[in-house]
Amino acid sequence: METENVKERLNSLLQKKLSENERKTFVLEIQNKMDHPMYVFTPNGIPQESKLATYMNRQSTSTPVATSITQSFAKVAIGSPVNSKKVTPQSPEFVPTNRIVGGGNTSASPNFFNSFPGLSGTTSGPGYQRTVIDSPHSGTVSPHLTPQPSPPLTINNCSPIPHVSLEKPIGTVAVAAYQENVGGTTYFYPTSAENSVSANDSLNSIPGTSSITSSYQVYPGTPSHVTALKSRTGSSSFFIAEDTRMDIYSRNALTLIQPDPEQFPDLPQEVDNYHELCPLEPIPTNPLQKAHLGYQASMYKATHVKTGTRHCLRRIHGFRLQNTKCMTYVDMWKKLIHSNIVQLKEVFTTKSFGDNSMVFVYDYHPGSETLLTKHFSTDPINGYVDPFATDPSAPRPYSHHKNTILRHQQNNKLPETLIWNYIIQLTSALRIIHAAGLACRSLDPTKIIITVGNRLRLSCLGVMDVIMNDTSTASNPLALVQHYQQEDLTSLGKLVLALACKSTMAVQRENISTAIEVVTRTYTTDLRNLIMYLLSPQQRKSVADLMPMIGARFYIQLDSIQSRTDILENEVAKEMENGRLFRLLVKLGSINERPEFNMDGTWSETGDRYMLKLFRDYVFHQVTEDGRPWLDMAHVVQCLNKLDTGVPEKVCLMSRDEQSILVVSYTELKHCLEQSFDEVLNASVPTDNVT
Ligand SMILES: Nc1ncnc2c1ncn2[C@@H]1O[C@H](COP(=O)(O)OP(=O)(O)OP(=O)(O)O)[C@@H](O)[C@H]1O
Repeated sequence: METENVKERLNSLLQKKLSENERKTFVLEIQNKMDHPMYVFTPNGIPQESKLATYMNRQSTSTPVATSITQSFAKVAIGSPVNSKKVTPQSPEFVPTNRIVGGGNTSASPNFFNSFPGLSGTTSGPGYQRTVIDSPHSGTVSPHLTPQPSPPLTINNCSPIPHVSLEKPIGTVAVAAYQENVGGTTYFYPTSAENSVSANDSLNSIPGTSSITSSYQVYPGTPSHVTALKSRTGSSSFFIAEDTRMDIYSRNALTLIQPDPEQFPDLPQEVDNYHELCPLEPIPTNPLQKAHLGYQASMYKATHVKTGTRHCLRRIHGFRLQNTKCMTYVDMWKKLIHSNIVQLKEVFTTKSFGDNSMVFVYDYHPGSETLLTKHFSTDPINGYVDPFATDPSAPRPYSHHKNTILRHQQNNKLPETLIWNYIIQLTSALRIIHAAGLACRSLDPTKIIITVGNRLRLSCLGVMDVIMNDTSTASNPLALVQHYQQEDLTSLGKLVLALACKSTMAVQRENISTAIEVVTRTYTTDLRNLIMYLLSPQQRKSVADLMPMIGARFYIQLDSIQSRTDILENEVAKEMENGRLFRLLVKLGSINERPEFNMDGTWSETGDRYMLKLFRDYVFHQVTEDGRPWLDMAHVVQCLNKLDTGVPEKVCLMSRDEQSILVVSYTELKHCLEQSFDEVLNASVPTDNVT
């Protein structure tokens, strides 16, 4: 009867919507008369045979103190003190440090009573008895036994979950609180000095400023400058952007792809230090199919046996190296690192393919396609028609043919900004190649690869130097290199002309004047002048001369790259948070529900692990009053973030039989997690891949 009475009072108190004023003076007065006859209680009120007792009895220095709900709540009150008595630090009782206390200090943390109404929905049943464990550490309490409104999780213009705590981390806070007893009810409140010290500590965390920092790590939302950029590219989310995700997925899949052994029975298992060969193009079978100066060539993706990194192997079939002088150039190429070139890693000869092959090893860039297939694909399904090839034999007057080309080109032309973008990237690569005393010698649409974001890379560097071996045998190698550098610039002029006309035939001698005319009509004079300069045979050209022609377009390129960097950095920031939480979940998952540990079948259900189990329920398994799952990502993220940092804030956990409520700080939970995971880790089979 008495028990029913107290239960009803507790329910009505907890359900009650309190005004600010009531909150200040709210007093929980529940008499200590609720002992359940079924349980034998220890002096701290915990049934000895309960899992809770295993937590309380564990060897820990910071064990929270358990009291029956009647003992504990009867003492907790917020209101004006009458009699004062100093409470020692680390008091076992609940001390609401951030509450409004007599003098009017305002709380900066979630209010215990505000967030408590859900509790009432789970407190039914005859013989009801709850035990409350109070962590000895001071801190705010945020019991969420049933759903509470989630913290805001909006991406833009709003911080998702930052809880601002004025408290010092546990261990550094000396809890000084006053305690009063009024008519059997004990009142606790912190000294104002303590509060101000804590707050000031936080305020001082940013030198010279008066700001308060979050007590735990949290993703603060998309920065506004990125929001503006992203509105052009798509919606925001707490996970990586869809286009970037798909892009990375497909590149990962390509990196991991393996060939069907039945389709490629002749592929060697291992070539020098590489295995897992996978052809990147059909292997040429026709000996007349010559790619590099009379030699057949084929490309493979391969994995380095020692490092496991993927590389791109360019194999020159049936090639015998006559002398090794050209290796000087190989060494020079190997040193060249630039964002617009595919770096040469090494060169070796091999008989693994059943012939004498020369293999050039490069970085592998999954998902690349050549500039030829991107813009000049002769594949009829792409609908590409070369304007210069439209019925060239037709007996039409020249002007008619030219008009057809113009019409076609105007309908299909590449945006000029894209062409300048390519020019900037290619000249950037040529600049460092020429500065290193080398020449590209393969500035051809088939030897330039393009990846996401219109990134160009020169993909066949060093091959000509080895195959031709002419620079090492020449009487004046320097003059020869300079000659090849001039050829590079002419090749660049042809490439730009081809892109502007969307035709590789535009650069044929008989088409050049028509092609230049087409460019003059459809693009700016600057582009035309650049092409004319590069194709002029008389003058000695240099990449440096191209810079003023590019002019302010450098700034456009720089702006676009920096904007992309901002967007990607924000993606990293999100995934950094997700990665951190993932690691935390791995720890929790390794502990929760572990069926057995060191021959102990109850390990995951007892001691520190019991607390973690209840916390897991609290984070993931909450239900609404009518028993439906309550899923709220913001709640999950907030709880995990607080656990990760181990903030002093308290949380109310409920046993599954709803007979015990545990008020425990995140500091304590973090301690439980670390202790328990260390136990698992120490007993585990050693690998390099833990944590
Ligand atoms: N470093 C690289 N990483 C990934 N893929 C590459 C790399 N270099 C080239 N590729 C891809 O390999 C394929 C073959 O490249 P290759 O340079 O042989 O072009 P190609 O058009 O076949 O020229 P050729 O007719 O002269 O052989 C192309 O699809 C290209 O995108």
